[in-house]
Amino acid sequence: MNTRAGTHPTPPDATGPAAPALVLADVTLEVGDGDGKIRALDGVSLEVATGEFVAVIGPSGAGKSSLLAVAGALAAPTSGHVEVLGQDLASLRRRGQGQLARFRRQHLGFVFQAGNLIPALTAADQLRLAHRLGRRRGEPRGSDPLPLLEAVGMDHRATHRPGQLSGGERQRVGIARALANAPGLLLVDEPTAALDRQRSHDIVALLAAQAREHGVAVVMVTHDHDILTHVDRVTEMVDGRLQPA
Ligand SMILES: Nc1ncnc2c1ncn2[C@@H]1O[C@H](COP(=O)(O)OP(=O)(O)OP(=O)(O)O)[C@@H](O)[C@H]1O
Repeated sequence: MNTRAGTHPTPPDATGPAAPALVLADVTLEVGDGDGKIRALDGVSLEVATGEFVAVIGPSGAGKSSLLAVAGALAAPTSGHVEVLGQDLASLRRRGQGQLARFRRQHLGFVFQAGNLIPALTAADQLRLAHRLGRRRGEPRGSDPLPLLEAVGMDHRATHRPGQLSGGERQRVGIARALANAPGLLLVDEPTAALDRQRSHDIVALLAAQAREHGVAVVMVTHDHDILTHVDRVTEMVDGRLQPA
């Protein structure tokens, strides 16, 4: 069953190794200013292959969300090189914030704690809006959100608004929405924070299936060590630096 709403932007090359979905090379990110300046990322290097599912663990304040922000083109690194799906983000940034935002909408998916859904929209409309905003040139206007909602087990709640859904259900809709434009890279921040053990496993199994079946690279920040059985690789962040866990 094809549960994707669009076409994968960088299909895995059957004849040779595909370019990594994410490359961070010696990335530093300084935040705050003056005496309060903090090095949130300190010489971070990471490569994530197409279809690979990587978890980033580490103590509070270690720099995990900063890593997602830099990988997701939401923050410009102070130094170092970031490449997403073969695209150098610094050169895209030089072409303007509009280019960067378009790239984000078209090629990246974000999943945050508790889904971050728009309160007034039904589950189906959350996906329709994401698709409309991230539509690539030449792509058809309309998109049927039901197959993706079905893939996350939420088609029976298509007409419900976030206030009518449980935490786990909202998270599922958030994942479906993040997949609405068939992203090559999915950035996920604490997806199980509001969920019980069984639902946490279900959500992370869903992410793993996206990686395996559709070649989506997934980088997931988590404090939840129970769910690490689903991922391909675990890396730990301590004081802004990455190390194998
Ligand atoms: N805008 C900012 N201004 C000042 N300091 C910041 C800013 N953003 C992050 N920091 C600091 O940078 C460091 C890394 O923060 P980050 O949010 O990336 O950590 P984290 O590992 O995601 O933490 P948590 O697990 O608590 O979410 C922390 O010391 C944080 O206080």
